[in-house]
Amino acid sequence: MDTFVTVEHARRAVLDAARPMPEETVALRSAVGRTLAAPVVARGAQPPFDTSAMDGFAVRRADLGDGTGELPVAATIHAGEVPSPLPPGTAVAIMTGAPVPAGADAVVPVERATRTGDTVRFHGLPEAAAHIRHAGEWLSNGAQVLSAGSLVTPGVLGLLASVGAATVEVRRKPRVAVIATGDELVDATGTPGPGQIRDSNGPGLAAQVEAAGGDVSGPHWGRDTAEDLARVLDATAEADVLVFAGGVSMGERDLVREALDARGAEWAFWKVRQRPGKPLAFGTLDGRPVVGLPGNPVSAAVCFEVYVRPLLLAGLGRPTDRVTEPATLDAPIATPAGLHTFARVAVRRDPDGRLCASPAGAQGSHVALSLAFSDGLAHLPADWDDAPAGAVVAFERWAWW
Ligand SMILES: Nc1nc2c(c(=O)[nH]1)N[C@H]1C(S)=C(S)[C@@H](COP(=O)(O)OP(=O)(O)OC[C@H]3O[C@@H](n4cnc5c(N)ncnc54)[C@H](O)[C@@H]3O)O[C@H]1N2
Ligand code: MOO
Repeated sequence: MDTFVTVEHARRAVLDAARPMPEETVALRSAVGRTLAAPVVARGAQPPFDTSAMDGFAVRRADLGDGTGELPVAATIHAGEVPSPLPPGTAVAIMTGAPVPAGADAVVPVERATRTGDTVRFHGLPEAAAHIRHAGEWLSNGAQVLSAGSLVTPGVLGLLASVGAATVEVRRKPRVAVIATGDELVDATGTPGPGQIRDSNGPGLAAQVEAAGGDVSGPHWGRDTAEDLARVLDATAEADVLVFAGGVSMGERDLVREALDARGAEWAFWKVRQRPGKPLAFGTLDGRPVVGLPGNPVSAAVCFEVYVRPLLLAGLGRPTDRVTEPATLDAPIATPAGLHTFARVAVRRDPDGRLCASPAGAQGSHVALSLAFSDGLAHLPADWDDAPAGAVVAFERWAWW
């Protein structure tokens, strides 16, 4: 096992352990938030037929002379109807979305015509093909619409519906066991006794799993004993990924790594040159990724976003690149030389449109306020020994929406 690795090393090791989730088929309506396992091909062209883009009159331009004459109105075509061919020397009233009749080569909007009874007078000659959306104009039958690895957003869902994807091949959601450890913990809805605190990592990490596209098992609790951690490992045998929080540091009752060793876990690293989250442990148990997040709530949440979210995305076939933008620090942030600092910052635009970042309160790894009030992380590289006001940092927005 590598000990005390860099952030880059740790990130690579985590992504290397990602396993592709199996495919499953879901109904269209259930596909939102899921990731496509296969490319989607259009069943039929879009638009499927020549269609009017305006409420107006379908005409044959040759019938209009200089464009200011009159034509009899032969029929009205509504959306959903099937029109007869346009009789020569006539116009037909046509509604937006209705099929354009054979023979028509332009649509004149109602605003550019005056209808009196069964005749219509035009105010000018339309351009060729004006306001006609041609069959297959933006999608031809059989064309690939979406690639594997695409996230099904509400916008994508509408597109899937329009191209006839009644069911969708998606990656199964990774089942992620969240295990909060510590004898001091009581349920978040409970009242802590002397020496006890409410479990905040369990609910917080469970929410992070769901926001990253996973299915949560738990949160489970493990007491600080080998026996109880063994019990939890048995209870989480079905999970694709195990996420422990707490019990990974140097304390006498930091037993998570030992409990996993007893089951034959293989460790990729323990300790990362970062703050918060230095004691982060990562490995595999029977081929399943196992993460030992440090127990301090800020460390646990930040390490989840930096390492576990990309691990889950990689299993889904989604991109894992970090998206950062430059931001100028409004105030100095302490950063120890040799450790990459993930500072929680709030951002705003200054009058010149520059992105400016301020520390979101105290940066201690136990001060959960900084998670709640930040927009994301400012990366302060390990070779910096200070981050003064005015320094330009890489800002990474929280991706948990
Ligand atoms: N001698 C050393 N001590 C510590 C070191 C070190 O290098 N040498 N590292 C410190 C750092 S940094 C961190 S981070 C913590 C991580 O410790 P553990 O992962 O073993 O976590 P615990 O000791 O179990 O808990 C730490 C802290 O967090 C609170 N906690 C734990 N679980 C929860 C929860 N589910 N909800 C809310 N709060 C939780 C716990 O009560 C502790 O206060 O170790 C340092 N020590
Ligand atoms: O590395 Mo620990 O996560 O700062 O508190």
